[in-house]
Amino acid sequence: MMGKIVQNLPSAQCCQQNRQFGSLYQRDQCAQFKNNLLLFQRRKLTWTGISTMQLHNMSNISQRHVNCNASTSATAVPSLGKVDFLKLQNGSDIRGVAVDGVAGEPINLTETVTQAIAAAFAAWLLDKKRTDSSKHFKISIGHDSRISAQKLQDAASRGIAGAGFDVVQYGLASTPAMFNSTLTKNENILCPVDGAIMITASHLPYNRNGFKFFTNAGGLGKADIKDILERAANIYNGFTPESLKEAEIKCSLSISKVDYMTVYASDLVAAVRKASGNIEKPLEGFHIIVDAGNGAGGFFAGKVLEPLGAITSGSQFLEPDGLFPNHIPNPEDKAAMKAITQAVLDNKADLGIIFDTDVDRSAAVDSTGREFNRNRLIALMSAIVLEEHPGTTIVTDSVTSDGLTIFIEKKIGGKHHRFKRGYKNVIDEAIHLNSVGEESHLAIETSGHGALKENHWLDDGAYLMVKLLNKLASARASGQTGGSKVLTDLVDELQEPGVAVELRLKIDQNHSDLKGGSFRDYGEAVLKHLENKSESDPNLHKAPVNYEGVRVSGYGGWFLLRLSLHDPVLPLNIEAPSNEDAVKLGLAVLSTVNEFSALDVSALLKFVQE
Ligand SMILES: O=P(O)(O)OC[C@H]1O[C@H](O)[C@H](O)[C@@H](O)[C@@H]1O
Repeated sequence: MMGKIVQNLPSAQCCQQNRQFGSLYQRDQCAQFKNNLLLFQRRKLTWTGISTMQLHNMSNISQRHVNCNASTSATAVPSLGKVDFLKLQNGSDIRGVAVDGVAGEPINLTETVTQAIAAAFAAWLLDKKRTDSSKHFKISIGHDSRISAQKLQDAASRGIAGAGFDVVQYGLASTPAMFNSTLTKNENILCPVDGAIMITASHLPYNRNGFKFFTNAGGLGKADIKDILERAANIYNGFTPESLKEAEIKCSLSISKVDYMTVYASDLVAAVRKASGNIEKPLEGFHIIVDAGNGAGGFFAGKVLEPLGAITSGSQFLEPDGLFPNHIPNPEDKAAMKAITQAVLDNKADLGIIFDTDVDRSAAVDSTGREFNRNRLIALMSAIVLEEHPGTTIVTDSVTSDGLTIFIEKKIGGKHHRFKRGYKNVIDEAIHLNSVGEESHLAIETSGHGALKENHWLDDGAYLMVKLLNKLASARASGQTGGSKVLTDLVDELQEPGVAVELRLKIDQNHSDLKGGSFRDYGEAVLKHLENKSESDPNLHKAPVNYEGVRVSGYGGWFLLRLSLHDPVLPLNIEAPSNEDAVKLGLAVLSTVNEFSALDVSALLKFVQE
């Protein structure tokens, strides 16, 4: 399969005139032009209207000497400020501030830092894949719609090229597509690549950015990210004007550009066609609306749904805009869900689909405006997967409801393995269960992250939606009518709590009550105390199996208090049949955690008083 040429040459020519070393590390004078051009290219990509077939007939790779937008000189040395690389770690991702303008948030993800991180990934990869030293390594780079995407892509390219690897730039891309590029076997598009970098900060504000890394074994874990950041710190400290100049020259010789998203999208199209019994347009007559929140998911309307025959009018915020002017691209965000729900109702559509910025998370809305997100999305996906794999284990995060367990285990014949929060934790646990003989085909979080065994455990919001489309298409093929009702009916028996809240209790890291210890230790002490107190309360019962925090049932509902994966925060989830019951659970927590003066319990106090 082939994709479309994406070129960025005018920007390169423009920037060739600006080769003062300092400008690279301050402000790229061509940035405005590049951003405009990039937007234009992206819009063209989204709105081009060129069919997948036509694209297949076009050349797919462009390999030319491209300026990497570095402006180095051996005489001027940029002042490489001190950087605490390890502070950029966010679990299994790297995150930082890449754009100035938000008070109190100085840039720490500079171009030079990015160059060092990309070079460190290359070095890490070389160590991991040492088996074939004669091989020439390739790394693909893609990015979401953030305004800092272009400059970080250029800097990462210099880092990779400087390490002696080839760079394959995809431009606007989704996180799952980047992982997929390590698996795709097609030399015409330089695949598989040895490693992939996605430049994204998911749903975080416009000034942030970051990186996710992949090999064909999946996304890198926490320990690998730490290793890469330690290597990056050394590389950064060793940068000289000469080495930076050399990286720039190598970069101009080793970049190829591939329109991989066209390839990836046509794979999704092929999957739906196959599931429908090889019907060319299995979604003909369905009206499906996409809300991409101005992230990278706009391709799904034009390149997936339309080739399958669906009507997509009324789709919104498909155009990439890194300032996210409409709503946060996040299916967990209430305003975002409201926006897609309204669009479905206004357009009398059959289904609505919403993605986060980099398309590894998704949610849907049926024709009546009922949201398929959080527990309901998990229930729906479980029902679909259990039809295909009866009895299989569904691995979820820790904040899933008791109603979901009853649904999976009593209504649709599966096993619910409620594990920890964090998409990587959930996926790794499913892989682990399979390795010890417990069959699992789905790992999914309430956040909208989900991965299937059949899809290489790739954490892919677009693929989750493809599974829903398959269901619609096969229902249509078997003569059923009724739009998205076939999906709604699948989760009919899911018991919903009367009240479901998440309150996030902040730990003040500078508070004297921490006695110089870490917020993690402090949080653990709070949890231990809550566990002990709960055990002595006859109205409360500790969950017999629990992998994270303190989960307790009582008053017909449950609560879970745990440490956030990233922040100095103890998130508290409460679900109960009524507000009165939820308040009783809240009070049980409050009476215990109140003793910890560094914990901000105001949100909980407000909840129990309302
Ligand atoms: O622990 P929390 O602060 O609630 O954050 C937990 C969430 O963090 C990130 O967003 C991860 O991508 C999610 O997989 C995870 O669920």
